[in-house]
Amino acid sequence: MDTKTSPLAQLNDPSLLKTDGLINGQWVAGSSRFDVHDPATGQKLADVANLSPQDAEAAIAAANAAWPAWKTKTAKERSIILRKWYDLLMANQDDLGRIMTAEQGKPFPEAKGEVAYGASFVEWFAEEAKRINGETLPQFDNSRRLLVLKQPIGVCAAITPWNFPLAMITRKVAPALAAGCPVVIKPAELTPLTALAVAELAQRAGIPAGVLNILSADAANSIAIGKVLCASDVVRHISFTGSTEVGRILMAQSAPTVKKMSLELGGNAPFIVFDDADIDSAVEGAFASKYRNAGQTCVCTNRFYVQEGVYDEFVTKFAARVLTAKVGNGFEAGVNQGPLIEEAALVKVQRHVDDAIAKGGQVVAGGKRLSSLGSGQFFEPTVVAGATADMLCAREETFGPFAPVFSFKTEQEAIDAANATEFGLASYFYSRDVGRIFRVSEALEYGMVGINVGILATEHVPFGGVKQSGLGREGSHYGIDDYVEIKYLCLGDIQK
Ligand SMILES: NC(=O)c1ccc[n+]([C@@H]2O[C@H](COP(=O)([O-])OP(=O)(O)OC[C@H]3O[C@@H](n4cnc5c(N)ncnc54)[C@H](O)[C@@H]3O)[C@@H](O)[C@H]2O)c1
Ligand SMILES: O=C[C@H](O)CS(=O)(=O)O
Repeated sequence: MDTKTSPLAQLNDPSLLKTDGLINGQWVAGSSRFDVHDPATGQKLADVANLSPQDAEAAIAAANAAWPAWKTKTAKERSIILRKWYDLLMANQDDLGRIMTAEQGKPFPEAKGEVAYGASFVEWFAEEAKRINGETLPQFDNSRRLLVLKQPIGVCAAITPWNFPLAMITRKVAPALAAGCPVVIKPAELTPLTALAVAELAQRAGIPAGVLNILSADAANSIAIGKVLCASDVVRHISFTGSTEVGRILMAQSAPTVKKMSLELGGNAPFIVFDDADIDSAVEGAFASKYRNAGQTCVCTNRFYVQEGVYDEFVTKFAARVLTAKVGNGFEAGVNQGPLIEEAALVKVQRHVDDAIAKGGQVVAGGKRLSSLGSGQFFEPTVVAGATADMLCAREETFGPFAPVFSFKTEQEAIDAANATEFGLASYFYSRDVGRIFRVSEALEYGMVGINVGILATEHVPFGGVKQSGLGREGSHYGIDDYVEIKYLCLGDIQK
């Protein structure tokens, strides 16, 4: 790390910069290292332990050994430790945000916002830990009593993406720990530093050795570690957030051991503007939904559908709003559009934009890569009007700052277009008509529907998708369900 210019040279607590993996409470250097870079500048930030399948086996064994003591703590004892972890995450919000902006690129205020969002899952499940209730059932025979217990499922594995390097970890780890399960985490190779800092704070909070383990690894070792986690009969649950393609691989690899799986996968969100919508509100919601994290979130709108009567007004106002965006290094004041995470992301966005133009789309804002800015990994926030269903952006997740705007005539046409995808994560629409709001909400084939809003996630709502966007729900009181097993007790001879 170039200590003179690296953003990580300005940490309030430099000891949060961890570069080794964590197994059984020990920082592990691994047999090789891999580099982590700043996507805004291309500068090397650190080299990190490249842990191996053998390290994964060791982490699974450590988690399994730590499980009995962790699950026999009382719910209150686990809750207190989780609350302490939450307090430490928030006390170190600036440093965690700085590490995140350095390795992921999102603007510093947005990164600090993610720290608070991710910490809120720890706060929420510190409380939920005390509400994992069983029940008694009416007996069918008076000599019997019937009970239901909820018990921790066992060793859990978490594999997480780069776009929310903190929140996607805590959204899995917090319910697991609350339920009494130990975890083995494999963070994204592009953003391991945030994950390791979060683990350091977990140790400081009193999470015992072996209960939380972090396997930092490069792309090749991530695949090999994934195979170990999937094949292990000790690992009873895998929670994965990432692409649908990888989700399918993990499901197939886990089939021989019949694991419970929580999958938060790809999206292709529609954003529908009806002619009875508040257009100014729709424009603000559209900007928030499309350009958060430079378009690199699973719930970012991928397709805008605008009813004919308000199409020109929406496109004009939306383009004007997009042109106010400021692109640059996430540490620069006023920047709200950071870099894309890697070269492949730029190539995909350019391919979608070029394809849309080639098929008749008209660029009304942005449209090109900013190759001379910093690392060259920046793309102008872009809006294309005249989008059509034959374009790549209609069926592929762009995962970048490109907004294609389609038009439609009737309500049913909009619903059919919105549902014409194998994905079903988030969806959005703007309308002031109460009948339409219920008709469209009930007809959209998505796990989540934003109505007159562009951002809908928070810790106490069930986050997740249908169809090929995933299985299960994260956050909310539903979020604990994947980390417990339900056991039925039938107690006889009560009359003796
Ligand atoms: N539904 C959600 O909540 C959600 C949230 C964030 C991202 N995503 C999706 O994730 C994708 C972008 O994130 P990404 O590029 O990190 O996804 P990705 O699937 O490429 O990688 C996600 C994680 O899986 C690991 N991985 C990749 N291949 C693997 C394999 N064969 N075995 C084991 N691990 C493997 C990676 O190292 C990383 O840690 C987008 O499709 C986005 O929609 C979904
Ligand atoms: O993209 C990943 C996140 O799940 C998006 S959100 O912050 O939870 O809405």
